[in-house]
Amino acid sequence: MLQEKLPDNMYVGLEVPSKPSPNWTRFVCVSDTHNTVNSENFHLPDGDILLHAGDLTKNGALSQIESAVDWLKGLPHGRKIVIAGNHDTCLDEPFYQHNWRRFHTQNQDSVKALEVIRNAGCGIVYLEDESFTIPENGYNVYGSPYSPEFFNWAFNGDRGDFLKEKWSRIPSTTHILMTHGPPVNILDRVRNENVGCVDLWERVKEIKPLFHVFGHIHESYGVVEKRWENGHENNAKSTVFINASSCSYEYKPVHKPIVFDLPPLDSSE
Ligand SMILES: Nc1nc2c(ncn2[C@@H]2O[C@H](COP(=O)(O)O)[C@@H](O)[C@H]2O)c(=O)[nH]1
Ligand SMILES: [Mn+2]
Ligand SMILES: [Mn+2]
Repeated sequence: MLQEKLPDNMYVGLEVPSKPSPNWTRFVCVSDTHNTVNSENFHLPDGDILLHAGDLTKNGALSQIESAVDWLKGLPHGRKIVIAGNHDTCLDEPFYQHNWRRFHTQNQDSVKALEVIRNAGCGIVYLEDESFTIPENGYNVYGSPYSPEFFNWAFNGDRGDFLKEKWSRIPSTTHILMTHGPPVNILDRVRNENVGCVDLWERVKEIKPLFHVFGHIHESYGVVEKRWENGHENNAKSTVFINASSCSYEYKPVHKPIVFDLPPLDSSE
């Protein structure tokens, strides 16, 4: 669901105008690429920072992680901020050690998979329940791979206390939040059900980040802006929610990347 009119300085797809000023930062959002990036249908616009909200792979085999990381390394974006999703099984080491037989005929080297993505270089920043401050513009990004339990895949967490604790770690100073799954009632529709996380929504309401980028629910790809009433002076007046799932319900890369531009943090532009 794309809003009829996108918020200012936001675009969808490849045909995007130049940034308002060279000192602004262009963010390009994608998610749920599931190793489909070599398909003819998959293209990304240029930008300063790529945000990838998880499900890089089909089922998290080491070769699939390596292939996704090779793709990220070759992109022109100066930084690529990435989280895992429930399909990136090998990156959830304790989960993988108990469950690898469900996904692979051979136990993959999950320690190596984590090294491959954490030590990739080429501007790749892998976040697992942690923050990163973008040196060029001062924005704080927080990333978490967790999503509510659904058939016991990687980084699944029980709704309630487990996920509440995960979300309590998101600093209130977060400007750009990246989670694999959506908060409840926002771009989280599966057939006639809203399957997003209630506890994530409660935390997002407290933090009021400028942007919340996620994926996971492929068929609810889109952008929604929520205006906050009675916002605290340090919080944003609105949050733009982006479900950046590239793949469709059928795992075909049909949805276009979503782009937003931000001025330097302390600028009045
Ligand atoms: N009813 C629910 N459906 C869900 C949930 N989480 C995911 N899904 C469905 O699966 C696809 C793909 O997700 P993926 O992680 O396998 O790539 C998604 O688009 C939904 O249709 C859930 O919690 N409840
Ligand atoms: Mn997915
Ligand atoms: Mn997923």
